[in-house]
Amino acid sequence: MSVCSAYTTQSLNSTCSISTPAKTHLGFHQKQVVFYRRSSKRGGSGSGSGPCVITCSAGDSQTVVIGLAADSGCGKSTFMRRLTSVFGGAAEPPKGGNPDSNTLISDMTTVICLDDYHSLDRTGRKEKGVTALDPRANDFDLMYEQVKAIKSGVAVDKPIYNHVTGLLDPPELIKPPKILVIEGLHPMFDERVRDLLDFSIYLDISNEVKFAWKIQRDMAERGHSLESIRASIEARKPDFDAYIDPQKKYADAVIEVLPTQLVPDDNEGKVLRVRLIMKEGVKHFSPVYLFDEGSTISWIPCGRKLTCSYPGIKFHYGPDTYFGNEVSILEMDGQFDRLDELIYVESHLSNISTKFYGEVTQQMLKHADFPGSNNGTGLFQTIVGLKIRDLYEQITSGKTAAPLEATKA
Ligand SMILES: Nc1ncnc2c1ncn2[C@@H]1O[C@H](COP(=O)(O)OP(=O)(O)OP(=O)(O)O)[C@@H](O)[C@H]1O
Ligand SMILES: O=C(CO)[C@H](O)[C@H](O)COP(=O)(O)O
Repeated sequence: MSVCSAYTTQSLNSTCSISTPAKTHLGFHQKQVVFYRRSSKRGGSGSGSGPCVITCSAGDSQTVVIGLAADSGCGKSTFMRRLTSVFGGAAEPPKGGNPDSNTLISDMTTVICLDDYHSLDRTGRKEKGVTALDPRANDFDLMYEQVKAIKSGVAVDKPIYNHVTGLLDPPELIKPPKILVIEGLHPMFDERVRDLLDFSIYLDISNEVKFAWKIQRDMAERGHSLESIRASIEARKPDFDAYIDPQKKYADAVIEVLPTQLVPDDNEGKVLRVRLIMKEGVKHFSPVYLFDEGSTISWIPCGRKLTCSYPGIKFHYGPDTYFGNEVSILEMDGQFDRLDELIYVESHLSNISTKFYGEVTQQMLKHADFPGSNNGTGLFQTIVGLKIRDLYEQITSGKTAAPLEATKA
């Protein structure tokens, strides 16, 4: 049976036509490959055997590709929820699809989880004695082919790794969105995939904080023991150090999460010191700054306009180098007592790519229940979300310079 018969023009897009070419040039590993183009380049119609080409004339917008790398349990999902909220609309799994799909789709964005490119399922990894972090457990050729196809306006049948069963499920159709986010362990590992990214982010959670978050989630919410959490972190560490952590040198922005320096010897992981490390010279991205671009500034905003209980809040901003690259670093140590007062901090930040005065504060208040909303993780994730919106708008409108943020009150 032709793959085409599984799709109707109506189910895809009213401006699409379906055809089966004699030959496909996409070297996918799966037998049943479905892809479609936005602009009509291939002719032909009707169905037959072999892959199916769906040709669409709808729109000529391009897909902007964003990479988000982090270890498991390091806040990728929370970050994704903040990011998709900036673009508006709820992000949901594909309608009528596999209930265990890892994909989230909203009007503007599609977030795919790179776990779907595991080439070995749970049993396969166990038999071969490799972790999911090991490149040998992942299919980078397929990842590259499919991200490249989506970026150029072609839909793909992407595999699904089922975290409930530990098996690879039948694929799901991913149509080219306006913004594709590839999140997971390895978005910057393979040079070919890396080169497809318009912007990349690495969430760098220090071991102490990772441990504290894991305890909070896996012990409190999933009933794991302290020892099993420790053992799982230890077992992943060699591969994490070898294959995941080195990707941060390629990232355009790194959100580094460390224990606070405001409380001596703190190891609770509740108060955090968070650093937003922003590469200089990245196309369509101009780093955020505090007060005066390029200066080195320490700021304790606590006082008449910002309520701070112990241990207070401290900001730092300045130029630096990171893996040999020039960067600007904005740092926040401590946590907010009253989120509505964040407007005071926001009004001292520049280049935050807001569309109106107070947009950062509004976003933070909207998601006050998300983890990290009272500290630099939530603040910097929100700002990076706004910078990505700005980057998207610049790329699609063909501009190069970042527009100014909303006028300050
Ligand atoms: N900014 C934060 N502050 C405090 N805790 C956090 C923060 N971000 C995440 N966490 C904790 O880490 C847990 C995992 O977060 P999240 O689900 O966003 O991570 P993830 O990287 O998507 O995880 P996984 O890959 O395992 O699904 C949350 O349940 C929460 O306990
Ligand atoms: O690192 C991971 C996700 O980021 C997971 O450990 C990996 O995907 C394997 O999943 P599972 O433990 O459900 O088999």
